[in-house]
Amino acid sequence: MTDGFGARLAEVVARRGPLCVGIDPHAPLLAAWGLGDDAAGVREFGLRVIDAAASRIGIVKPQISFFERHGSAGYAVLEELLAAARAAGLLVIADVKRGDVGSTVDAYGEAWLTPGTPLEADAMTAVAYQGFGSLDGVLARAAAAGKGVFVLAATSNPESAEVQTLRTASGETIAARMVAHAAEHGGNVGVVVGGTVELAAVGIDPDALRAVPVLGPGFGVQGARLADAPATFGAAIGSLLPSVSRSVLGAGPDGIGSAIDAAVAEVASWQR
Ligand SMILES: O=c1ccn([C@@H]2O[C@H](COP(=O)(O)O)[C@@H](O)[C@H]2O)c(=O)[nH]1
Repeated sequence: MTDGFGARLAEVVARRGPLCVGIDPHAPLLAAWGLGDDAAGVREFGLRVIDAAASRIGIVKPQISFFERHGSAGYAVLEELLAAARAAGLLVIADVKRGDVGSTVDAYGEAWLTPGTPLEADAMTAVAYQGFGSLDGVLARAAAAGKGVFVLAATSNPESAEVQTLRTASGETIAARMVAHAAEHGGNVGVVVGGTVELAAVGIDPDALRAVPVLGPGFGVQGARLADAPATFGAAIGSLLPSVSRSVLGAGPDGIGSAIDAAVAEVASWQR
């Protein structure tokens, strides 16, 4: 029987810690790394990040937009990097934020979560703006393959409150509703909650987050501090997978290892 994603994730976190490093080849970062803003530059950047990550952490998160900028060549590089990350023993969360009518989003699940496909990852991010039920097919597909899905709940960007703090007919916020739906999946479906978010302001009870993996971007350049995460997430700190991209990638090819080490040390100091 295939292990569930929650169990696979717990095993990685126990062995390598919860820190997730983004593979975000922004154009300015490529320039700072002395690489071209093209598919070859993105490939070199990605391979170096994977190399630095492999001996230090357990989870990486490629951001698809920075590959899509380079068209089919970017996708070919992403396929290579996904395979390289897997071969290095890293768990890969594809940050693709997919959502659509169910029959269409299911095809996204097929692309990203099916063993043996060119874009296979361990988990993908998804958006339930079309209703949580629109993700049923992809969640079933993920469960069958031991893969994970992280559904946006309370995102790290300052504009998010306009939508995510709206209240449903039963009085909970949309963000809290996403958490409640994810919790129905026994730890195999996670949510995205930014490190910049004040949980009370978005109507999320930290206790509710204890039942789900929480992918937490927003640390570093977006303003959240890893040191503040225990206060921000409270009882849910044990669920958090803090994610950092530019704050470590900005250290450059020679500094990224030390930057990841510093983030790992910060996270290890938490009482989880
Ligand atoms: O709420 C969200 C969801 C996803 N992201 C993604 O995480 C990284 C953050 O990058 P930094 O350089 O650490 O700011 C990026 O890929 C975003 O698309 C997010 O920021 N917030």
